[in-house]
Amino acid sequence: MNNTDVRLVDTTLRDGSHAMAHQFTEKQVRDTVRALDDAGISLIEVTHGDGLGGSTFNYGFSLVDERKLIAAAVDEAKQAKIAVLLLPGLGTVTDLRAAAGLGAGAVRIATHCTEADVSVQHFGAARDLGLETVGFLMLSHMSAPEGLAKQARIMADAGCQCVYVVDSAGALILDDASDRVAALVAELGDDAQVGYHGHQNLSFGVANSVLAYRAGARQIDGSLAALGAGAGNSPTEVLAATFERLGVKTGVDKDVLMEAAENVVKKYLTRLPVMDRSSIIQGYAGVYSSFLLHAERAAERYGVPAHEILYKVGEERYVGGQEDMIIDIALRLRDERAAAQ
Ligand SMILES: CC[C@H](O)CC(=O)C(=O)O
Ligand SMILES: [Mn+2]
Repeated sequence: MNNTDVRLVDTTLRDGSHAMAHQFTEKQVRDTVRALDDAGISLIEVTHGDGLGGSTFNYGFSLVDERKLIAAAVDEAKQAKIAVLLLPGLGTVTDLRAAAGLGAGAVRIATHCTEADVSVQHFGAARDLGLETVGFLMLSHMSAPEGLAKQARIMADAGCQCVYVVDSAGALILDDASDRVAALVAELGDDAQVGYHGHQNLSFGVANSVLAYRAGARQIDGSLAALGAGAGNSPTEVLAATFERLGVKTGVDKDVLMEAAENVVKKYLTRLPVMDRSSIIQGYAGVYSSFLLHAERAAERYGVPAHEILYKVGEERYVGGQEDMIIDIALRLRDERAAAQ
């Protein structure tokens, strides 16, 4: 990091893929990368919302092959590195090699917050490929700080250079976020950095990011116009403006980011992420943000409210990969309603 206090990482073109139902075009990717690159963002994530290999029946098919989008992003970026997301078990080392071959310079390897051990092989492969490595401990609210720190240690020992507290459900409120970040910082010391990835379901994305920075996080995620799963991510342009007001150096140009949010992303997004009844319940009940569209589709199909489906998903403590089981809950709710009539 050159003369900056914290690195802002942009995930519009990966987490935003959930909100776009994975329908990004090559032009949208090129325009967004160009704007982020001009603003000085140094790491831009581009992949299917569920990572390499995510374009499937269970997660939703991409409009354009992610490899084409990654290549286009690499082609547009003058200074920024392009990162890809990989969920072990969905994306493979073969996918990772292909992404590196297309010019991706970093990989973010994501596991459930108690399952870091499944990432060990992938971190090894990533380091062999010369990639910058980042670990994502998803649904971090499901683990207490000490347990999360032990999982972060597994990733760091496997070759991960920055482990993220990932608030996939937008469920962490203030100290919940900073206590987890502090636990990882204490555990990792100089062995790896700590990062923070927020969602806005309960509206704490930016506030949690500031507290995460104060607790020692040195990489913070955002998305332009908040484009991301659930109620969206912490908006990159708001993070930039907030850190500037706090005197925290990010090395990015907030005005270029605001222009990009208004005149690039808001021009093409198909749904503006909002805190509505469904996404608020996701934060309240601790539900993976990317389940929102799956629940809305099941709600439409089986005639039950999406927020009720999501509330049950939270009670059942579903984790990533259980998208198809949302239909089971919708069917159960439909049958219960029919029986009650
Ligand atoms: C499916 C991967 C997931 O969207 C990663 C992420 O951004 C999160 O857990 O919040
Ligand atoms: Mn996310």
